[in-house]
Amino acid sequence: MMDHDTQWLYQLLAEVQLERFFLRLRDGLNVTRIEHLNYVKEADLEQIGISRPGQRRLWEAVKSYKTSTRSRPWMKVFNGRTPEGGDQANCVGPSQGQDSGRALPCLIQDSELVFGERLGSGSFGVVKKAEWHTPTGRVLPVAVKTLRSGSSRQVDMVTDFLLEVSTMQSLDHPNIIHLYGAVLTHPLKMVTELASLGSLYDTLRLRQGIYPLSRLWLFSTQIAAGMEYLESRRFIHRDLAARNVLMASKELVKIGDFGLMRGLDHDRDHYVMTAHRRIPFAWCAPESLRVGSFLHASDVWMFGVTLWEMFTYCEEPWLGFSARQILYSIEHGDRLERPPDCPQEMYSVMRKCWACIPTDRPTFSQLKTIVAEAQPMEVRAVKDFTEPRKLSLQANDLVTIIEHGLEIGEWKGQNQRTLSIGWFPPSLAAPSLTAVCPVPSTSVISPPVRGSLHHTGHGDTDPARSWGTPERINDNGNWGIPSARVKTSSNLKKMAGMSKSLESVLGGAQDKDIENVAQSGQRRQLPPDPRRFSDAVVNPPPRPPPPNLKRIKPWMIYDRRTVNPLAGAWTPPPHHLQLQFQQQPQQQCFGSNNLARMAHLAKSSPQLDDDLQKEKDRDKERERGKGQERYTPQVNKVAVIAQLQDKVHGVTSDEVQKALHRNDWNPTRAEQQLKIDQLFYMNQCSRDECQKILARYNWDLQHAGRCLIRLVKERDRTRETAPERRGERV
Ligand SMILES: Nc1ncnc2c1ncn2[C@@H]1O[C@H](COP(=O)(O)OP(=O)(O)OP(=O)(O)O)[C@@H](O)[C@H]1O
Repeated sequence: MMDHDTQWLYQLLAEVQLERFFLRLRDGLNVTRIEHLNYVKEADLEQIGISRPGQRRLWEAVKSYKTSTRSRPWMKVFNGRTPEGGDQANCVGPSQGQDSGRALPCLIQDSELVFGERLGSGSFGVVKKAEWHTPTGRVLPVAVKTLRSGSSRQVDMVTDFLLEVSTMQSLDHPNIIHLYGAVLTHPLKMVTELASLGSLYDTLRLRQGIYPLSRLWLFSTQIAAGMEYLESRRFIHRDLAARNVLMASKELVKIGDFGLMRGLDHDRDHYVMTAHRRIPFAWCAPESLRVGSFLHASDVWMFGVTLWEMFTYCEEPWLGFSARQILYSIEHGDRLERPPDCPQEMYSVMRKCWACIPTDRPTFSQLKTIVAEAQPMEVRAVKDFTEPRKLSLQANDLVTIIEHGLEIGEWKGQNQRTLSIGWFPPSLAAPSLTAVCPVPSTSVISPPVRGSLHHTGHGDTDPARSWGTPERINDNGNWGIPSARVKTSSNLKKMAGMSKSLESVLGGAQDKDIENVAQSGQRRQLPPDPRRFSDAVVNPPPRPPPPNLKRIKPWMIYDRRTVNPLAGAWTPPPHHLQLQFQQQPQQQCFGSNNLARMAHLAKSSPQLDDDLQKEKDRDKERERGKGQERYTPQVNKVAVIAQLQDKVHGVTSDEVQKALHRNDWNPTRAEQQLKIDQLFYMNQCSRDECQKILARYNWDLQHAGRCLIRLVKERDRTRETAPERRGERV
């Protein structure tokens, strides 16, 4: 009856004359490994008949057993040491060190769980919905994460899994997923509170732009609150991202997934990765990318990226960039650009989180207030308003304001009733009584005081303050990386539209891939790593390769403003961006400033220099051409071109001119044609179909684009189920 694996238990019990309880412990309480005893409570032992003195003897025996087997990785987890070796010995989670007397999580029997549908899967294994029939007779909806078995990394995975259980057991906050307990039979299971609406990532990807912005702000306050709690407990999460934010209800989110979380000793303020571990590099702060250092401030940076994800409906940050390219860009002042639907106040919060120097970033306790104060302004429509390509309003509609200010004649907002986003005259807006933000009490809202709501741009704007320079990047940096964890199929699906794991993107193949895509103009085949992790040692990366056009273009391919990501074709940036760069060389935003990037990188790239020169020559010609109006002298051509460039993101002035020329300088028709072209470049449907979709969406390119992406997804799904229909158009 005694198997080899549980001999240790029998011996341990025999030493203290408790061997008669062997079967009850092994089969009744499912104790098959020494660390399972960490979860056994006094009541459990009483239940199987071990008396108080017997229990005391048992704990003594367990203690000496642990001392004699300290070298086991299993043991390290519960001895307060992390399994990553090196200096982690002094990274003690609060639950393990000073709080060792804390109540351990409930030991749950397999038989108490009734499993339901699969919720998802991660690196540990599958997560399923279940009902937990508690010993007290209650039935609780739960999520059960089951550790996958059979992996070659089983010991590491078990250790990580138990570390997560052990960490979670000490957490108690309304914005943190609650751990109910663990099942210690094989395979190990973790039982947590169920977030019935799944991950925020999945929700936002699904809704694609049709989501109340005011709720995104609310979620931001909740995530900040959860993170403040972790900060106050000296925990560093290290994996904050929309995929790890779970929705308990429509209006409540909780932080989940603590697989990478580490606690800090009181005498240390940071954690340094020394072993080969995966990190979600697109979310990482420069200090983490550079030397593997994680502080509370690194979580703050990740919080900024999580906000950015939320307001882009979970687009991929730094899409197409490798870790070292991201680091290079960040250190040269680039930041993720402001998402089109992001209220200006919230982007200002993101920029604060992205200060290059960690101490320049706010703490989470400061962020709680900062985010609360950044609540987007809400106004109420005073009357009905309908105009082509404008935000339609009915009297009394509440509008969440995205863009406002003295200098702009129209405001951009989201109609809370229809969730549409668009521009409208500010004279239609009256203060909303429900808005928390103070708004003037006059019937026509007076624009906010200039400056007070402007971006503070706390991203690093001063080259002298940058956190390292490319010159300091070590060419011999160790990015030689073991293979990434194998991801599950659900994660592969999540990967659509996302970047590669670190080792694959750093490899030569990746660069080739990108070049091929750039050259062929094909839709990019996206790589299978949903969470942008790598087993990277986060050592200083080698100096980025000297920029040249071939390497740069792929970076630009994924510029959301200037390029259609599906088409993979690069479109030169609008002319006005060049001016922006010349004026503010250190305030580039990824995605918004290709010409600036070109100029910046052209220093060492003759080919790029050529392109830049051509663009400048074209500007000069345009300048010379001013005043020689051939078509409609009464119309200010330059102004019309600029207006159209504003209306159709990503088009060059040349393209606009051509479109105007082809349409007899009728701006409306030219605009429509440019939009059809933009949609058509996605290579997914004919021009006629593009025109129909655009017309259906009131010529709103953004919405039409999303509709097309939805159609493409549906088509792909249909193809999966009906291969014979392959080849059909959208
Ligand atoms: N408590 C929960 N309630 C509802 N759904 C959950 C819960 N926990 C996890 N899920 C779902 O299961 C998926 C996988 O979760 P899990 O934490 O295992 O993986 P992950 O965060 O994607 O990856 P990893 O474990 O590698 O960090 C999540 O994306 C989410 O959709």
